Amino acid sequence: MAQSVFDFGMIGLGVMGRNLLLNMADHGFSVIGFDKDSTKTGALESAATPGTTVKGVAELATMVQLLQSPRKLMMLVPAGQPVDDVIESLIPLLEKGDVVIDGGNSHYTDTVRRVKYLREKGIHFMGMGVSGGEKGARTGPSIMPGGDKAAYEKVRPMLEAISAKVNNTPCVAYLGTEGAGHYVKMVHNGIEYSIMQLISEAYALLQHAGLDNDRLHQVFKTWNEGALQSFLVEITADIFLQKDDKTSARLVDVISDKAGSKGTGKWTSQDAMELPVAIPVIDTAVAMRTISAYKEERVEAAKIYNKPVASFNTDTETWIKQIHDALYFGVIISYAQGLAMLHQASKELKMEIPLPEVVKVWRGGCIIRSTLLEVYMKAYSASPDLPNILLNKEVANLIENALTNTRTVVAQAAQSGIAAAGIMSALGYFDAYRTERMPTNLVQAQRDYFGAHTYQRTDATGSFHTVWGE
Ligand SMILES: NC(=O)C1=CN([C@@H]2O[C@H](COP(=O)(O)OP(=O)(O)OC[C@H]3O[C@@H](n4cnc5c(N)ncnc54)[C@H](OP(=O)(O)O)[C@@H]3O)[C@@H](O)[C@H]2O)C=CC1
Ligand SMILES: O=C(CO)[C@H](O)[C@H](O)COP(=O)(O)O
Repeated sequence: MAQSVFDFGMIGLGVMGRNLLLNMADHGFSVIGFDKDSTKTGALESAATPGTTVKGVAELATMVQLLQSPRKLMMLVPAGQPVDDVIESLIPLLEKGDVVIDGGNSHYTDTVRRVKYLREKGIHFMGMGVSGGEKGARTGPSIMPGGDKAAYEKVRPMLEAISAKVNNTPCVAYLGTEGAGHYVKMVHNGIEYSIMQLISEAYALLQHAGLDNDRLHQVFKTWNEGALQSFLVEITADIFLQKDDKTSARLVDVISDKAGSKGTGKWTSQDAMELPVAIPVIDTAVAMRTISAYKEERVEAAKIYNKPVASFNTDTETWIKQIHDALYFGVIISYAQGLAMLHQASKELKMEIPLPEVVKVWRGGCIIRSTLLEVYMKAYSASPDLPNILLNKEVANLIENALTNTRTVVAQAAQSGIAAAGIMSALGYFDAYRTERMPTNLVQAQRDYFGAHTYQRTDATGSFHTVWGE
């Protein structure tokens, strides 16, 4: 048998697997990767930094044989059946005590099932979210592991070495039991959908005021130097400058408006409904991607409803500032909804998700990293069990400062007929959340009227039913 020399093994040498493995090698780990496609194993070796130990193989058994015991390996393959297929191929090759990590975007319920299945065989299984895309995987991603704590301790030094750092603190931490790592990554992606939707609405509102791509670049670049500093605002500024290879246009102008998705946003909405917890901005972001796919119907509807709309009176600089504040408001609410979901899920699903650690891990390396998360980190460090970040005083001040301009933008968008469902939803959620007595007493009355569903009273305990209308 060949000598077992490698520290870590990777299954799936696509975008994420290849780059994460090269990152490990850059940090001094000897690594080996498996992919059925030999062009990918070759690409892995040729992309390695000189002096690092990187090997690609086209046989899974060869890779497993060459790993030091207890073996540590990760798969970065598409979620769903491919993960189960890889697990089945690995089982006969592994020994008790080996550690297997699923670093893809698996649904947490699958991870819970797999943790149990492999535990019965003495194999440690960990579901782990990774965020940062291609570049992040190569240079320092945000890493969200959960599940088997003993397994985490075995791979912790390596994960800390390869992760992004903020003020020398690694953007990785143990985020809870069973499927918690993948649950946190799912909610991360829900927030990602939400912020991307809000940015696209800001883009539409700015375009309506006549800003061209160069001006849009400048606006987003300036925003990225202030309170809105974040990865998504930064890349948005870049996007407006990108030229198309085929035409003289800017690339953004020739990209189809049908948005794709792989499912994590939808899962976030579905799971929020199950808990239940209200995350309407994330729900709206998912819905807007869905509407975007109905292109032909939208074209028909545009013909029917394409009436002139009210024009703006506001001067452009004021409008830009108002949109800045509306976007900032929406971003605050997006994180608030995602984190409220994690708070509730942690209790309901008994996953013990530490919110201060989640925010710490999201501050660097991931797609939703932003300066705002520093404020959230302070808030959760002071009150780790905060049910909703909107109850924090510092966040309340940020909301208060952005609120008037948000209301103006929502009113102006509504009057002008510009679709801004995400910003509107953020404001609607906020106004409901801060309402001491909602009009839902009437909903209760209606439910009892037509279905004898009973209601509770404000002046007595217990359930009541009325024979209405008699
Ligand atoms: N791309 C991104 O920005 C991010 C992706 N993710 C997640 O990471 C995972 C991987 O994504 P990504 O790297 O982008 O995907 P890619 O499509 O680039 O790579 C997937 C790899 O998995 C391999 N593969 C597919 N099916 C099997 C199988 N049954 N057995 C063994 N290998 C298999 C493919 O091999 P081959 O093609 O040779 O058959 C390919 O090398 C996904 O879950 C994704 O959602 C997470 C964060 C960010
Ligand atoms: O996990 C990710 C980033 O964090 C992936 O890029 C994910 O695929 C994005 O989701 P979608 O394709 O649905 O937009």
